[in-house]
Amino acid sequence: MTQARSQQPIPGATLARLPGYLRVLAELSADGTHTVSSDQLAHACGVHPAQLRRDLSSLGSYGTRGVGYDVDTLRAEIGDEIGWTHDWPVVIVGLGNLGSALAGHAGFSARGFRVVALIDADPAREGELLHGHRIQPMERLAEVVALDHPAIGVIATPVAEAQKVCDALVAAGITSVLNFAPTTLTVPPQVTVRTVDLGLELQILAYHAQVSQDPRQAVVDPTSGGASRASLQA
Ligand SMILES: NC(=O)c1ccc[n+]([C@@H]2O[C@H](COP(=O)([O-])OP(=O)(O)OC[C@H]3O[C@@H](n4cnc5c(N)ncnc54)[C@H](O)[C@@H]3O)[C@@H](O)[C@H]2O)c1
Repeated sequence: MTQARSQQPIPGATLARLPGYLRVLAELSADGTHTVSSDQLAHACGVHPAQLRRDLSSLGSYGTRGVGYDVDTLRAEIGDEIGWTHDWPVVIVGLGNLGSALAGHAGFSARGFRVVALIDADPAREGELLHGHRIQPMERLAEVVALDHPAIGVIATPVAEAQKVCDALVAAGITSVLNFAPTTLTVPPQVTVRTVDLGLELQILAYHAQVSQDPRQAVVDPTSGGASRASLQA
């Protein structure tokens, strides 16, 4: 059962869990499962059932008592609510090791993120065909944004260039930035930045590995609160 959607913004912690719910629901759907109880879904997602019910009720999805959730309906509701059923054009800036891999990553398009443009400052890369797109120079960024209307800018440049690139994306009209450079970016309030810091994730794992070897070293983990953490800057 679905009730009127809340107009409240989805809390950040809930938002961070929704991709996991969607992934499991997609697997259930692919297996031909039509309904799932909150306990089953929570178990498969690795969260507490009460947490899952709270998350889904904040989207207006309550399931049916004794039956559970309709898998495809819940998928559509979650995807629709957070915009993942839309087509999201993406521009990638920085086509080195990481940017090139991202440009060819099929998993993005499967989730509705379509790469529409590739930008790199290296003059030697200009015009290079990569995964169906010609790499364009930074000077063309504003033009590319005006033409292809990317909703999201991905930064895959060295740290030293990331703020400059971010400023250029924002000046061109981009308000959502996915930043892979391990640095904190400064943006105006209307711009959302998510920074994926793989080194940070490894450091967190290293801490847990250390504690599992010697539990006496356990301290309150200031980073606890979710299985997958990308730092939310805005
Ligand atoms: N490669 C990885 O596995 C990996 C993993 C985690 C994080 N990162 C981070 O991702 C970023 C990119 O890493 P990489 O290994 O792909 O680097 P890379 O050196 O292979 O590629 C960087 C690319 O950015 C371009 N570039 C530099 N300055 C630019 C500018 N001002 N405007 C536009 N393009 C510019 C370069 O020409 C180059 O093509 C780094 O910040 C790195 O720390 C990389």
